[in-house]
Amino acid sequence: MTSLQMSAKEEMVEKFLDAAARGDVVLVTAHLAQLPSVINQTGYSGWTALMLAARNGHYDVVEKLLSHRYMQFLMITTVSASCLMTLLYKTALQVLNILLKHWVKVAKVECNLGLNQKLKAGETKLCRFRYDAVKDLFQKPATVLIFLGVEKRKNPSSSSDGVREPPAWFAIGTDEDTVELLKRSREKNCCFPKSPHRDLLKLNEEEAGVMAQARSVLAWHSRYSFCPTCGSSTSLEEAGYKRKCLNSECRSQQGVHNTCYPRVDPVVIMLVIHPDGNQCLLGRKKMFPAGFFSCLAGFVEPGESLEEAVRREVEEESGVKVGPVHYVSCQPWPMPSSLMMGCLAVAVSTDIRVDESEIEEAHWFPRHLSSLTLGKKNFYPFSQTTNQLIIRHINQQ
Ligand SMILES: NC(=O)C1=CN([C@@H]2O[C@H](COP(=O)(O)OP(=O)(O)OC[C@H]3O[C@@H](n4cnc5c(N)ncnc54)[C@H](O)[C@@H]3O)[C@@H](O)[C@H]2O)C=CC1
Ligand SMILES: [Mg+2]
Ligand SMILES: [Mg+2]
Ligand SMILES: [Mg+2]
Ligand SMILES: [Zn+2]
Repeated sequence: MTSLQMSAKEEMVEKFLDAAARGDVVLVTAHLAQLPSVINQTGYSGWTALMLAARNGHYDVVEKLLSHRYMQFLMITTVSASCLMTLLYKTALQVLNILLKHWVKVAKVECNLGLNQKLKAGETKLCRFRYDAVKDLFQKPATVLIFLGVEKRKNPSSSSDGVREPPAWFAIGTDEDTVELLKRSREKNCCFPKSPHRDLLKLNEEEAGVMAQARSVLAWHSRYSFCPTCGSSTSLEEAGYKRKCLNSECRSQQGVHNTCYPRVDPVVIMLVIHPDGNQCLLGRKKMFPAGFFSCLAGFVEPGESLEEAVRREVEEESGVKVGPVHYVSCQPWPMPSSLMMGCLAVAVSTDIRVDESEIEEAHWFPRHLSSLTLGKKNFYPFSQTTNQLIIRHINQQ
């Protein structure tokens, strides 16, 4: 379309959007002064100035737009989840951080404190908090706010709450009194999980994912208050996914900044199969409930492959030597930050000699032993990965 075919207003909108996309903050400011409502316009591309500036990484323009009073109105009424999506796809976390800072001031968002709610026997759900109920916490220096993501809705227009855009999820780390906090939720019967290991398993897959992400990142913040390299103070960045050292001389600022990001600890969890193919090796730690056995597991050590870690851990804990190792599936295990990688391994020796500091007992269990059958009383549902390994073994006749 040429400028002759556009109205004067349309032309101004396109010029404004073009300035935002190029990062021309002076021109953006001039247009806003002349016609403030231009900030909400999408133009022919269907993109707003905020989306264009964010996609192209023009942080000064993003700041300018977000601090404008008309933009705040836009964010309350139409809620910019689609803008957040765009940012996530482009992984422009710095923009997301700016957006988050402004957005939490004005938008109607749901916040999650990692609590659960007992609905009826056996059913556990995360307990939701509305923005208004927790916004005072954002002013407190001890509060950590992290962005978890935007909820996926298969059919956004069918939502019953009248909000077309899907809600964004946040987690808050706070040292407020927990009993008092729970009263702020509109949901009834909220409580903190007594046993995160077990309660996590009662959540559905999506909610367990939300909880795992929140738990791991918040646990990291609570354990890494200062720079691990030089001990200086740090600032929270990238929507809660980075702690940057405030000492400009710090070595953590050079090379790979991996001490600044939340840690993930690789763990191998393995079902060791007897050379006869019909038995598997299970062990129990002292802390397990009486009578319960599970797969052996251990942290991967620096410089090791998964296969090497499996062979070392099995030999350390049970004395059994392992040959072939096959990866099967994995699962985040937010206690606080493991990634458990499940493997099937074939033993090349059978004598068991447990390391009592790690394992109380270990035995070869025949394939058909009823206590291993899923859903039966004696099977302790440690993890989905454990279940999958055992199912795989049971089915491999
Ligand atoms: N059946 C299941 O689903 C099981 C799951 N697990 C999980 O797997 C993970 C590892 O299993 P473990 O037998 O405890 O490991 P492990 O056999 O390597 O022994 C744990 C010890 O390793 C040391 N260690 C080395 N690297 C570590 C790191 N990055 N973080 C913490 N400690 C480290 C510590 O001294 C710790 O006490 C745990 O998170 C545990 O909860 C453990 C056993 C069974
Ligand atoms: Mg172990
Ligand atoms: Mg071990
Ligand atoms: Mg170990
Ligand atoms: Zn430092």
